[in-house]
Parts: sequence; C-alpha cells; structure tokens
Amino acid sequence: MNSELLLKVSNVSKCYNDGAVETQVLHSVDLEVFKGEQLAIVGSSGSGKSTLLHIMGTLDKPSTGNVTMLDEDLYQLSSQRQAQVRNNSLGFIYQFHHLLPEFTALENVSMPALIQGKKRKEIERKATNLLQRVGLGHRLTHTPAEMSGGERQRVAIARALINDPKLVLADEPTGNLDANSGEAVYELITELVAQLGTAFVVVTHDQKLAARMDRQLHMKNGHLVDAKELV
Ligand SMILES: Nc1ncnc2c1ncn2[C@@H]1O[C@H](COP(=O)(O)OP(=O)(O)OP(=O)(O)O)[C@@H](O)[C@H]1O
Repeated sequence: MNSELLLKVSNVSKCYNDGAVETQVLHSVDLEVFKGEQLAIVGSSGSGKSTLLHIMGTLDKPSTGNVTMLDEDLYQLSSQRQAQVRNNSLGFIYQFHHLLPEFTALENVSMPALIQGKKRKEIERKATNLLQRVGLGHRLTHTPAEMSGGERQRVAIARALINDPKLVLADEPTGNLDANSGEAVYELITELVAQLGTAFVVVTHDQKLAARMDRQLHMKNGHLVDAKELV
C-alpha cells in the first residue's frame, strides 16, 4: 500500500426528509482512502454504511460536505463528468450481481468498456483474460441463468475491473453466497485488487472477512469511528 491520497470524504452528512419525518443517516463523516489500500466498513444494520458507500461512488448526494477524488470535487462536477468518473475510475460490486440476463459472461464484462468506445477486439481480449483470472475461462458464452451464484458474482468482479478502476466499491459482495463460496469470492476480489493496485472499500457484516483488510472502520448510528477506538 502506498500513502497517496485517492479519495477524501470531508464532513459529509446525509439527511432524508419525506416531508413529515427527517432522518439523519450520516453525521459529519470524514474518511480518506489511499491508493491501493483495502478498507472495510463494518457496523450494524441501518447504521449508514451503504449510504456512505453510495455517496463515495457518486450514486447519492451528501446533504452537506464534499467528496474529492484526485482533487476533483465529485459533487461539483457536471452529471456527464460524474458519469465518466463512475465509468472510468470506479468499479462497483453489489450483493446481487446485477448482470444483464440476456447477455453472456463475456458480453457482461465487456459492457463498461464498450460504453467507453474502446476497440471491440481489444475489449474481448481483456474481458476473456479477466474471466480466466476469476476462474471462468470455460464459461465465456454462458448467460447468468446458466451459472451458479458464485460464478455470477465472479463475472461481476471481472466487470468491475474491466476499465482499470482506481477504486472498487463493494456492498456485501458475498452476502448472498454460502460461507465457503463467499469466502472464495472474497479472496478472489482481494487478490485481484492487490495484484492490480486497485483500492478497495467493502461494506460487510462479516467481521472475519473485514479483519483481513488493511484497515477497518466502524459505522455507528451514522458516525464513523476507527475500530481501535471501540475497545
Ligand atoms: N431514501 C431514504 N429515505 C429515508 N430513510 C432512508 C432512505 N434510505 C436509507 N434510509 C435510512 O438510512 C439508514 C441507513 O441506511 P443504510 O442502507 O445506509 O444502512 P446500512 O448500514 O447499509 O444497513 P444494512 O447493513 O442493513 O444494509 C436506515 O435507517 C434507513 O432506513
């Protein structure tokens, strides 16, 4: 891990207001993510972990505060530039893979690169290589319905990495898998991001998995605290 700053969350708060009720979900959250580091955010259900992850990935807007990535203030960007940052610099892995059901594994992995307008042959070569690295070289032409849960999640990992993102954000990426395949998928993600030098932030309930990361932070009622401060 090097100590070059990649993403900085500064004084971020988030309030939902449905007219009658105001819910404050995040309270003045500060967080720095460094290039290549692996970071876990743990905490009880409803504590605000996913909300924070979404805000880091420009998928939800903070009520106050800001998020910068390599000196770009993400919430001051045009929506077009934000979409570019999401596509070029960020990779997302969710509990449910969100693969396109009518496309093959190879096509699903290729999609984010096709959107960038890169050469099809080059993309296919890279997507094939990534699928081989996640152990699915023999499943290139299978659609999601023709794969197991763990295999689909591995396709989602390959897809998250196709554009060489600087940061991969994962929300309970193994939450829908049994303990053994969950662990195998998690190992694969952490190995791959380490090889590629990609920073990785994961939201998880699983303390055992979180303990393997470089750093662990705890979310408690919308406040982010260092794991060391909890003891
Ligand atoms: N659109 C919304 N309007 C109102 N409240 C919301 C909205 N979205 C989320 N919340 C509330 O924000 C809180 C935090 O939600 P969030 O999904 O970030 O929690 P979490 O820590 O990821 O939980 P889990 O581990 O169960 O996924 C919850 O209490 C939830 O009810």
